[in-house]
Amino acid sequence: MSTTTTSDSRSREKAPAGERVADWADGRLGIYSLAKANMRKIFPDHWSFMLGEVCLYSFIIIILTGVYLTLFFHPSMNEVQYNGSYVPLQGQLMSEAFNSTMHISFDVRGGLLIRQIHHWAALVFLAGMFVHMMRVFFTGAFRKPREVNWVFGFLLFVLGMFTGFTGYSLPDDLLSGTGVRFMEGAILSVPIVGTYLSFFLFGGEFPGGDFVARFYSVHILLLPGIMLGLVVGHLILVFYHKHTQFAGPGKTNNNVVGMPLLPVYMAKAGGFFFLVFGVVAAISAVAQINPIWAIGPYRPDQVSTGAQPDWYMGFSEGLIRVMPGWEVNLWGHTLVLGVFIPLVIFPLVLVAIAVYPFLESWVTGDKREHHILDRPRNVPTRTAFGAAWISWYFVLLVGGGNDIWATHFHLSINSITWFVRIAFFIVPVLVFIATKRICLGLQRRDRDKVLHGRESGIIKRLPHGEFIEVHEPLSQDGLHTLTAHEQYMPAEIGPMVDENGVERKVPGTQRLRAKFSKGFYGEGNQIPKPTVEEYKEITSGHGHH
Ligand code: HEM
Ligand code: HEM
Repeated sequence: MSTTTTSDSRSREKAPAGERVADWADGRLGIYSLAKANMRKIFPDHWSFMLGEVCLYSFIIIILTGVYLTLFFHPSMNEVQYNGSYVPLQGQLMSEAFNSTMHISFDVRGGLLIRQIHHWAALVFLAGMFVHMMRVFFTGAFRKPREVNWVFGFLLFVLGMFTGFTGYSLPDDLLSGTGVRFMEGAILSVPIVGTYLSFFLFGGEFPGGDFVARFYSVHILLLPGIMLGLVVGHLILVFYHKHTQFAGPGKTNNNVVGMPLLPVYMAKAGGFFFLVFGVVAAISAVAQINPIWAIGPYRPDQVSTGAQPDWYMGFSEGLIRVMPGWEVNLWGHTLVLGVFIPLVIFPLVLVAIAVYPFLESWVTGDKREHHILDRPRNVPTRTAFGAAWISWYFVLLVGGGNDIWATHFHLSINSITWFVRIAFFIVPVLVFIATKRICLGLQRRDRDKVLHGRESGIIKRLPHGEFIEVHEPLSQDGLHTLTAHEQYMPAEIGPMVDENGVERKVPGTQRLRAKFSKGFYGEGNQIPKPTVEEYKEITSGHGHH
C-alpha cells in the first residue's frame, strides 16, 4: 500500500509545471469549471460588435496612463514659481497643479506622450461609446432582456463625460479654468440654492484653493471606480444574455451562431487591444493635444480666445451660447433664465435617448425576448428618432463652436447663433421625416428584390422587339435575410362605445399609446413585407421577367 502511494506521488510530480499550477488554483478557486462553462461560449461575428471592444480597450489605456500620471501630478493649488525647462514661462506664478503638468510635459521621461495618450484615449473612449450606443440603438439590441444593460451603458456614457471634464480641468490652465468658471456660472443660476451649491463645491468663493484637489479625487477614484464596477457588470450581462445576432440562415431567437470565445475571440480580442493601443499611441505621438504651455495658467480675470471644451461636452456649451440672455427679477432676486434653461435642457437631451427603449416597449406592448437584431430600415420610426437625436446633438455642437465656425468660415457669429437657434427646433424634425422616407424607400427596394430579384443591369431584346432587364432571383439565404423581420400591427383601442351604446372610458395613456403605435406601425409607416403567396404567384411565371 505504501508503495502505491509513493508511485502515485511520483507520477504527480512528473506533471508539467503549468498543469500543477492550474491544479493548485483549481483546488482553491474552482477556475476549471468556471472556465469550462464560459470559455467555449459562442459569439456571433459582425464588424459593428467591435465597437464595444473599442470602448473597453480605450478605457484600459486610460487607466494605465492615468496611473502613470498620478505618479507626477500634484493636485494642489498652492502658488509656486515656474522654474522648469520651458523658457517662456520661467519665473511666472502658477498653481502647483499647472507646474506639475508642465513638469510631466517637459521633464518627465515619456511624460508628454503618456499625457497625450491619456487625453486622446479619453476622446476615443467617448466617441467609441457614442457610436457603440448608436449601434445598439439602431439595431434594437436594447430590447428585452437588455434594457438594464442599456441603462448601465448610458450611465457609463454620462459618467465618462464628467470624468473627462474633471480630468481636463486638473492642469488648471486658462482653457480648463474657463470651463470650470462656465460650470460655476451654470450652478449659480439654480434658483435659491445655486450660491450655496457653488460655495459647497469650491469650498468658498470661486476658484478658491480647493477645487483641483477635489476634482482630483473625483477624477481618479470616485468616477472611474463607479465606471469600473459598471463595466464589469455590463460585460457580465453581455455574457449572461448572450450576444445578439443579425438575422440569417440558421440563426434563430434561441441559438447563437458564431465562434467560441477561446481560442478564436480571445486571440482576436488580444490583437485588437494592441491595435487600438497602437493607433491611439500613434495619434498621440504626432497630433498635439492640450498644449497647456501655449495657453498659460488660469487666472479668473482672463479668458483665452477660441476656448472649446472637449467634443463630448460641446453640446452643453452650445445650449448656453445660443440661448438668449433672458433674466427676470423677482422680489429683489435675479433669475438668470439664459443660463438656467440650458442647464435644465442639458440632462433632457441625454435622458431623451436613455428612456427611448422603455417608451418603445410600452408602445409595442411586446414582452418577449429579442435576440435577433433589427435592420435599421425595418423600424423606420425608431431609426428616424435616432437620426433626429444625433442631428440635435450636432446642431448644439455647432453652437458650442460658434466662434470657431465664424473665424474659419468668415461668417458672422450672430448668424451662426441664429442658425443654431432655428435649427435646434427645425433640423431634428426634417431629419426625422427624411430618415423615415429613406427607410421606407429601402423597405420598398427590399420588397422588390424579394419579389422580382436583383436588377442585373443586363438588357435583353425579346423577339418581338421589347427590351427587358434581366432580374436575378435571390438565393434562399438572401430571401430569408430580407424577410425574417416581424411587422407589428398598431395597437387599437377598439370602439369607444360598448355593445349597449354606452360610452367606454379609455384612459388618456391608452389613447396616447394607440396614437404612438399608429405612428410606429400604422399605414404608411412600414411597407408590408411580401407574403409567401405573393412570392409564389410572381415566381410561378406571371409577370416575372
Ligand atoms: C465603458 C463603456 C462600454 C464598454 C466597455 C462596453 C462594452 C461592450 C461590449 C464589449 C459589448 C459586446 C460587444 C458589442 O456588442 O459591441 C457590449 C454590448 C452592449 N453594450 Fe456596451 N459598452 C460600453 C458602453 C455602452 C453604452 C454607452 C451603451 C448604451 C447606452 C451600451 C449598451 C450595450 C448593450 C445593450 C450591449 C448588448 C448588445 C448586444 O448583445 O447586441 N454599452 N458592450
Ligand atoms: C474614463 C476615465 C477617464 C477619462 C475620460 C480621463 C480623462 C482625462 C483628461 C481628458 C485629462 C486631461 C489631460 C491633459 O491634457 O492634461 C486627464 C487628466 C488626468 N487624469 Fe484622467 N481620465 C480618466 C481616468 C483616469 C484615471 C483612472 C486616472 C488615475 C488613476 C487618471 C489620472 C489623471 C491625472 C493624474 C490627470 C492630470 C494630469 C494631466 O492633466 O496630464 N485619469 N484625464
